[in-house]
Amino acid sequence: MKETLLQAVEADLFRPWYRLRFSAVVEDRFEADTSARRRRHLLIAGIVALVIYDLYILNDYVIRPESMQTAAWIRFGLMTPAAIVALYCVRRRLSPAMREATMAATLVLGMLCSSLIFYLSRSSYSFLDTFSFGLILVVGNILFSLRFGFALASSLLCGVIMTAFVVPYSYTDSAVKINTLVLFASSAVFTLLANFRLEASERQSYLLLLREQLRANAALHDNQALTKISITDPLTGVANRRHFDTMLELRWDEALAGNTVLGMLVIDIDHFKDYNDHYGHLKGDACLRQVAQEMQNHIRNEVDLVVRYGGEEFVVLLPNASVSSTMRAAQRIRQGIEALAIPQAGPGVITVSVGAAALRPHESMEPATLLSIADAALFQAKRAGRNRSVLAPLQDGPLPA
Ligand SMILES: Nc1nc2c(ncn2[C@@H]2O[C@H](COP(=O)(O)OP(=O)(O)OP(=O)(O)O)[C@@H](O)[C@H]2O)c(=O)[nH]1
Repeated sequence: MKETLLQAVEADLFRPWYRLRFSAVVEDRFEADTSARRRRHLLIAGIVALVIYDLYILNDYVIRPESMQTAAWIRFGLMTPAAIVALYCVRRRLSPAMREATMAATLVLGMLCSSLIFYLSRSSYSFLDTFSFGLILVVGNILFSLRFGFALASSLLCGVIMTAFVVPYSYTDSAVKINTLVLFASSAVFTLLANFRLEASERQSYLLLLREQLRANAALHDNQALTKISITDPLTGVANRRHFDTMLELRWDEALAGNTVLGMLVIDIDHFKDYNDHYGHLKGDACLRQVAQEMQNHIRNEVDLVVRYGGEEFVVLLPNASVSSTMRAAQRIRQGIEALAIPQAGPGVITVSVGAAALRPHESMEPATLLSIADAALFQAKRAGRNRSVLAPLQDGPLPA
């Protein structure tokens, strides 16, 4: 899935310059990543635009004192409530298209209101207002930065509305009307070009950032996979000896710092040579996997560690243990493996011998001490007839049970 997204991002980076939208999968991600920020931007920009729009009442007062009341009604009775409803809707998580359409429609309504105020005024200065019509385009195309399709549509609609009011207006001569139309058209072209550039660069920066993010995630994922491979025994899937060496040091230091007991089991399959010779190496491998899995079933997940120490010998590391819990783990594992009932070469089934040790580390000891006393206990278990667990003699006096 991530691979597909990365490929789609890379393909989108080379899309034709005139295509703003991304492929569907990237467009969805773009919306998901940017919609909250865009909503916030539109809300703030919308409020600023509305406040300034309303402040133009002062302009009305200067230019057309005779129709102040009409202007006030249009600004405060029509435009302001409509804009507030629109902003409220934008805040309520509209779909991307509805969000842009709502803002574009508000803008067109602003144009309609301004044209009405202008048209209903008989003041000889009213035509001056036409020079500020271009500001509406600045608001939509630059301040709101409407998505280009919506910017284009709203600019065209505003142009039509403005023309429909300016052309038949009888209190202004043709020169002013032509000037107004030319000024508006050129404002539309400039602001639309700027709008296109803004959206194009916003989208391009987003793509580059997303590509870096996805690449970094992929690299992290590969690293984690490599780390897992480097600490895992490929045959059985349990930890390998390299990981054991690291973890033994770590757990030893933790036990030393926390004054806790560290337990260890050294487990060896009995007469495995006979099994191998009789069934062959492949069956021997399968047996090793089964035995390792069974060990995993009897330990505390995320706490204890099963390790393939080498050949048919395993080690289990038991942090925060006690003598009795170490011995109980040894018995559970030994009995569990016997219960697998894997037929041995001769009579009977596959069994294991276990050497168990548990001690409270102190500064004078090395971590290897624990391993060597557990190993010595394993030797005892083998000597005593196999298929049994032997606990190493207690180190440095009695340990808590
Ligand atoms: N199939 C398989 N066999 C292995 C692997 N590693 C070690 N062995 C075999 O494990 C056997 C170990 O035999 P020994 O060390 O003689 O011990 P044992 O026969 O288990 O006898 P005791 O430990 O004394 O009970 C040998 O036959 C090795 O070839 C492995 O990765 N796969």
